[in-house]
Amino acid sequence: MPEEPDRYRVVNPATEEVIATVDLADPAATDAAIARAAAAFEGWRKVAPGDRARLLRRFAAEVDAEREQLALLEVANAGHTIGNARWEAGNARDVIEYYAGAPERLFGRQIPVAGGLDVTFHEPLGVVGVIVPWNFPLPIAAWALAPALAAGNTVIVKPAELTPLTALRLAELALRAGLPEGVLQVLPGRGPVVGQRFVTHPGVRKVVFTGSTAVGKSVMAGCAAQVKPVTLELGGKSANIVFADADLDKAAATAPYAVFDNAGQDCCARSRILVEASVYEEFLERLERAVRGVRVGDPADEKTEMGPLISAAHRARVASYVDGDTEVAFRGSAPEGPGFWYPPTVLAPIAPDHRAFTEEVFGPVVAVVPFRGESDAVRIANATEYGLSGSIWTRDVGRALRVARAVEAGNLSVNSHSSVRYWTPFGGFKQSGLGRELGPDALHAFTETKNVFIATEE
Ligand SMILES: NC(=O)C1=CN([C@@H]2O[C@H](COP(=O)(O)OP(=O)(O)OC[C@H]3O[C@@H](n4cnc5c(N)ncnc54)[C@H](O)[C@@H]3O)[C@@H](O)[C@H]2O)C=CC1
Ligand SMILES: O=C(O)/C=C/C=C(\O)C(=O)O
Repeated sequence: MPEEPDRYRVVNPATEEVIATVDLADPAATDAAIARAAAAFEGWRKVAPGDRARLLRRFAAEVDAEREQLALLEVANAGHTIGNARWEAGNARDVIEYYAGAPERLFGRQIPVAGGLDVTFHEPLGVVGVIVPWNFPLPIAAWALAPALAAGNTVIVKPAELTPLTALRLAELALRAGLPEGVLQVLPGRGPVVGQRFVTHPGVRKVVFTGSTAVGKSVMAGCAAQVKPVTLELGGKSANIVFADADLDKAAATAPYAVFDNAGQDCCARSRILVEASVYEEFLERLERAVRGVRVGDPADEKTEMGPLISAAHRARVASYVDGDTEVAFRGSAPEGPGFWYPPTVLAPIAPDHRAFTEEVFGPVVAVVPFRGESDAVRIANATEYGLSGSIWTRDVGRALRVARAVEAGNLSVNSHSSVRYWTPFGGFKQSGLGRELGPDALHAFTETKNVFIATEE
């Protein structure tokens, strides 16, 4: 008797209703997808650069035409607020359009040598496996697939079990745009089945992984067996550093959004607020007003600022960091349910070795601590295994630059909480990851440099 297929019931985290059922690939289906991608690679790499660019522009146009539907799908599948979901769909469109300019500009070099001509080429790698988490299903898929396709690779995206719907739609839009069969596939499946096969199958030539640091380490270790390149975007515990000379009104008013955006399920979340001791109490008062004002509720409502967590299991994990009310300074509100709600929560004072201060919570929980002077701020900011993002609030430009250079993180912003711009590099120091996505740097993560010497001497 054939085995029952592995099916996944996709749930709306704001209502707990099942909104779709998705078949999950088994190892045989994964191998078949890899074979299709390998066959498609031979044709795709030979598509003339201008034609590849035109196809990617058409793909971006299809995403653009479907932006609102993609956003609504993400509201239902991931519980993202409609405002955020619109930004994410627009970001996916922008990223594909940005890299559509690349095939015609992927220049090699001509290097002066004796006795001949020396030229370099940027060759595509082959089949790229992209493992995507549930927190930003659409942008994170686009950040990898767009540069990979532009450089001439074929791509298989494995979305997270919880959030496959927008990625599946993206694959349909690629076909509608005219991308040949097999060039971009989306294969829902379990991490240890499909994701792991990307790691072990010799036909997959690169793995891009975004997710937990623990799984990222195992992906990297597995890829080492074949010296397979990896790009890793992992966890974070970013610091939001507020100096006494900062615009305190603005710093306090924006701090909640820097950590509670996407209900804190963001690897760039500024989940530690470091405040100069002389303005600590004053800052906390302003922060309390801002946190109590965060509108938590129906993500489809235009006025909502924070939606639910992704699942009941994840809510239990987030709650485990707040073990009683001892450290809770104040909280915002959240609906009762159904839905996986958790209120914005501020912890202060908190011991430096408390789990909520040292580990990635990935929920709407922030810890606030005082610091004394610049070097103390840098010491606390760097006292973590992570190094992804962070903010520095000060009116002193010299200090802003000194601190930005000293903080061990890949993406810092001054008097702002911005982390992601598709034309600038994004990625982490230390255990927050390896390699860079976005911007021009990402293209080279999907190519090998080939050097060719042509003898010209008789
Ligand atoms: N850097 C980030 O943006 C993210 C960080 N996380 C962190 O990880 C925690 C746990 O979340 P999870 O969803 O369990 O993350 P996860 O790391 O288990 O899942 C991320 C992706 O990896 C896949 N995966 C799982 N096991 C795999 C394996 N053995 N081989 C290959 N792929 C595998 C999953 O199916 C999913 O597509 C979160 O609470 C958060 O702290 C989670 C998601 C994204
Ligand atoms: O802040 C954003 O818009 C996106 C952040 C990216 C991640 O959370 C990630 O790479 O996982």
